[in-house]
Amino acid sequence: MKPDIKICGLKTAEAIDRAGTRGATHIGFIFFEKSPRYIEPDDAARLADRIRGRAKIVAVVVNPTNDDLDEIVATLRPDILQLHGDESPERVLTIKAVYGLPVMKAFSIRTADDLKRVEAYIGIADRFLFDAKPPKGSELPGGNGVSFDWTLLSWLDGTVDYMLSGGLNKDNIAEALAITKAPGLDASSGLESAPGVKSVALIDEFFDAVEQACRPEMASGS
Ligand SMILES: O=C(O)c1ccccc1N[C@@H]1O[C@H](COP(=O)(O)O)[C@@H](O)[C@H]1O
Repeated sequence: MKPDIKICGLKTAEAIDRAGTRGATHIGFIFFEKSPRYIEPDDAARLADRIRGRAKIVAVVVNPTNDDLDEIVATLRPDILQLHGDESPERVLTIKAVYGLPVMKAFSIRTADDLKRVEAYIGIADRFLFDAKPPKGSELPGGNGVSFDWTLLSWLDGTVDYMLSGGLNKDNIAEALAITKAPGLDASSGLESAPGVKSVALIDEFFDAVEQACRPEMASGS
């Protein structure tokens, strides 16, 4: 099946427009201040309006307070909240109830045990996102450009809906898809010419590589 494709950490009209033209199903904005991809909510809202209705707008937040979410939700009007911190199942339920938005809960994966934490969120989070554990010393919970052992995902029950993320780029996406058959892909720093700077050439090459890897499915439109 053709995977959903989320392009994350966008900060320019040029990059948003190219991701949209190439068929991104999701566009992510980063609201984590230490990130080179951080964007102010009103700037994100202006960019989101270029693609709203054609791709889902995702707000990426890390252990957000209600005040953080109040501002982001009111200003950006996202379709989905990506919780990329240590939010508990109870906190996910509260956020869903207060904001009435679907939640994609991110998990950092290094070992099979890391995947076991997902169980507590089944029926609570609307979708999962599996990213690599940050390298030692990194200040970023995501966007580190590192991958995990994709074969670990074979432990998942086939009903778990998720996006694969962590260091995805034009050179490894075919192998990632062959191993995981992931229903969704999320790429960020692998499409950058410098931290926080998306490259339209790398965006193009990423979509080319996904299309090549999915050719039989895409040709039949399934
Ligand atoms: O991109 C960031 O800077 C970031 C900061 C805080 C939380 C999440 C962040 N990004 C997410 O990380 C993954 C993987 O990114 P990469 O492809 O390895 O660069 C992706 O889900 C982003 O949404």
